[in-house]
Amino acid sequence: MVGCSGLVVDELRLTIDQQPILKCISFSLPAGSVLGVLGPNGAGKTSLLLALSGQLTGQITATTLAWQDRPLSDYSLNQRARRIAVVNQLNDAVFALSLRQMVRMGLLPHQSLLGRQSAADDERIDQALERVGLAEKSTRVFSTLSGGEQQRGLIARALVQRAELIVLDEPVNHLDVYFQHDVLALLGQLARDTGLTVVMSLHDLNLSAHYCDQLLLLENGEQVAFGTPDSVLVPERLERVFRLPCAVRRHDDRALRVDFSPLPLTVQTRDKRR
Ligand SMILES: Nc1ncnc2c1ncn2[C@@H]1O[C@H](COP(=O)(O)OP(=O)(O)OP(=O)(O)O)[C@@H](O)[C@H]1O
Repeated sequence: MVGCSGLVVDELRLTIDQQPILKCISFSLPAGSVLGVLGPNGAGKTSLLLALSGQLTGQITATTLAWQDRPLSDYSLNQRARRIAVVNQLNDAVFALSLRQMVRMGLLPHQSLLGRQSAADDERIDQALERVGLAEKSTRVFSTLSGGEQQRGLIARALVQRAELIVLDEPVNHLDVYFQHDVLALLGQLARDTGLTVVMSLHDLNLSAHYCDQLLLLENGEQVAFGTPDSVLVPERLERVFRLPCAVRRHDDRALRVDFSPLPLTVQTRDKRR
């Protein structure tokens, strides 16, 4: 899985119904890194993830949009499906499957129509379930798993897929604090151990500071900043983008800690009345 050049994005633009949704996004991410995409509601995070995972090819223009030195548009659908795993919102069809059946879907890009599942495929599924700590739950109906277990199941599917790049839209949404850390730690560990490249949108700036190597901050479809958490999470910038007073501190030489102050009650009350 270890690659050399990773993801390169240069002057990416997305227009829908003549409205600019993404305006000149440029960054590059080495393989094996974890990127957090940040920004307020409507900033363009999901749109960017869709563009990067090849789900919006008709509507985007870019000077460069390449994975592993090759333009994304040069990959066939099947080649893309093998290399890039997408963890979007869950759909109902997936919920009716057992965990094992859902994870098995990761094999699809590697199988011909008449192809049979081999013992090696079974072993790959077992290993993936083991890796995400769900070996004991493989026969459970997917919908009966907890939110954190479902997220880890989707990551297991990406492992079975042998994806090089995994794109996740708010992977810790709706998870409790433990599973937020559990899922993000797992993704970070996979990046370090296997060279998996992770691109995900996050709303929690503290989690992003702790678990991401690089951050991309968007606002109104524009790139506000890209770089390490230290360089992106600057109080003045965060105050402007998120419209709240903000302090950034460092905890015991570890990750940064971002604290937003609540709005004064009078302002909240006035806004609600509008
Ligand atoms: N298919 C579409 N047609 C029209 N506008 C769209 C479409 N998809 C996205 N948009 C608009 O593009 C902007 C960015 O949306 P997007 O969902 O990418 O933001 P986001 O940062 O993921 O937001 P959130 O944090 O609320 O999920 C929004 O103004 C949204 O209304």
